Amino acid sequence: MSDLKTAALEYHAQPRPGKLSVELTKPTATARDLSLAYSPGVAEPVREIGRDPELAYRYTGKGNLVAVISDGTAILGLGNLGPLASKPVMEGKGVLFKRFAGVDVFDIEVDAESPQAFIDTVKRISITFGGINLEDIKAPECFEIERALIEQCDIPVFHDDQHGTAIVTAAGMLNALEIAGKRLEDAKIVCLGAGAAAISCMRLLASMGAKVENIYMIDRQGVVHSGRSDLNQYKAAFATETSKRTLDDALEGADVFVGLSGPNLLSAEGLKRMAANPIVFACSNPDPEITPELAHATRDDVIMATGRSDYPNQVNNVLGFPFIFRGALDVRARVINEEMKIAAALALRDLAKLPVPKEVCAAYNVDSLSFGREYIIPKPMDARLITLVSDAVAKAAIETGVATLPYPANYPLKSVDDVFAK
Ligand SMILES: NC(=O)C1=CN([C@@H]2O[C@H](COP(=O)(O)OP(=O)(O)OC[C@H]3O[C@@H](n4cnc5c(N)ncnc54)[C@H](OP(=O)(O)O)[C@@H]3O)[C@@H](O)[C@H]2O)C=CC1
Ligand SMILES: CC(=O)C(=O)O
Ligand SMILES: [Mg+2]
Repeated sequence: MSDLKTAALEYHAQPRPGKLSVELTKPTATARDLSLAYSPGVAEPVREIGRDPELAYRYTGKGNLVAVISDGTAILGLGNLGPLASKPVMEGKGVLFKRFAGVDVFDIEVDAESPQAFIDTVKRISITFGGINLEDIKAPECFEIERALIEQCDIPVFHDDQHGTAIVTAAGMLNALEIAGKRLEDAKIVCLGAGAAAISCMRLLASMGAKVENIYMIDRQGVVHSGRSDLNQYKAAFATETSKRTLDDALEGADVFVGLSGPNLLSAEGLKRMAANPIVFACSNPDPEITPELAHATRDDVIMATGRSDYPNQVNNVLGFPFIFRGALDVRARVINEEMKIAAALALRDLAKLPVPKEVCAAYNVDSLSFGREYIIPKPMDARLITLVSDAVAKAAIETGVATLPYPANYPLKSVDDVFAK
């Protein structure tokens, strides 16, 4: 077994199985404490919530609790391994929510026989939570599942592989293009993958200025073009009038490659076809479409990012979902709308241009980090993410009228320890 494999299995197994547990937030030392926590005292908040459901936010953990829910149909880039196999990833998302934004998580793996059964299950349990993070659900089913749940639930429902990925990709892309001396409006973009993450990333880039006719989306059948009759409605929105048919055709002269597909699908020969200063976001997890080693050995002008934490430029939705939900929960937003997503992307883009504190460099074992080819996007360990991204999201929710609480008194948060500060 490789070192990483052994270490990863050991990490998950020892000293106790899994990565999360439930913690108590109130005293339980005395009989009096127990009579408050449970019978008879617990009847009082029950009566209050029965009278006014909004009081669940005052008397229970609902307002800080997010469900991370999967059906296991697209686990990272590993494919459809079923709901139970998705549990380590869902627990992992819980770890990140808690570590970076103080959000409590129940991970829920649903064994659903159909998208409708999944929707019905999630809808029925949704009242427990302040928000729902859908995860690793394959396209095209994910689009209808998310749409239906947004419509049926009065709390934010957010498919992270779509929007979290799009927000972080857009932030990194704006910076990478600036460094390459290119404009989003002119960029020729190749997107390998036409699923949940790819469709949403291209939609967001298009809404921020990329031209749909400059985007070549590619699935297992090749280029998504207007002559194809096998496209679902989501892919069809990106069908271009073109004679290009293969990934290699599309890469000819391309400025940008975004990989949201699977491992080792971009070859050195393909990369050589791209324009000067090519931007390569090989975001498939755990194994990217091309390794940074091969990309840098092939071209010395490449601006390279992956979804992994062990290389520079980690374009991964970990930079988004903890802070986006933090901001949304703190103003009790009913939804996470486009304005909130764009606010998050711009906050991430701008943070990468600020001087990086010594503690962040130390966490990554480097002497310094500064805006440039090897640092186009903030690091997940940067404590300023909760300050800036959550603040931008909360403000956007207020400005667009989807917040039900005013700007919080403890904002902008200085750190995760500030979350429950009065
Ligand atoms: N870095 C990050 O933050 C994130 C990375 N990802 C990564 O993106 C990838 C896709 O995830 P997601 O969108 O959720 O999954 P989906 O199942 O929704 O989509 C997968 C897409 O990849 C395409 N694909 C797979 N293999 C190939 C191939 N050999 N050639 C061309 N296209 C291929 C599929 O094509 P077809 O439509 O023909 O089946 C499909 O369009 C995963 O590797 C995942 O780890 C996802 C979210 C976040
Ligand atoms: C990062 C992530 O959500 C994924 O690869 O699916
Ligand atoms: Mg995912």
